[in-house]
Amino acid sequence: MLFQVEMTVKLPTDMPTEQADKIKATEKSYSQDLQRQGKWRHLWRVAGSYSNVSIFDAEDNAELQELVSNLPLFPYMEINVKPLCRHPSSVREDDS
Ligand SMILES: O=C(O)C[C@H]1C=CC(=O)O1
Repeated sequence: MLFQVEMTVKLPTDMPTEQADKIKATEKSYSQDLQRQGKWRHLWRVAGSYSNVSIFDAEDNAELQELVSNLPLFPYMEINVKPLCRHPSSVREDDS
């Protein structure tokens, strides 16, 4: 199942830079691992913001919840999820 996931990062302004950098590095590694596994299909920066729009490919809602709640930045993000299904006019055969 495909999901559009929009994440907005809101790190506390008083978080020490070293701590923030460490969380971001762990997040990068975790996200790249999921991208290589094909679970995190697309990752786009929303221009002008500390937000991304992503497409996840998860078995079901429970797996999506597990993937997203394990993000190191999860405690510091607002997350919106929209379930997706194939558009009848799509010409892409691999959009399932
Ligand atoms: O930067 C972000 O949008 C938050 C998050 C998503 C991937 C990653 O490395 O960090």
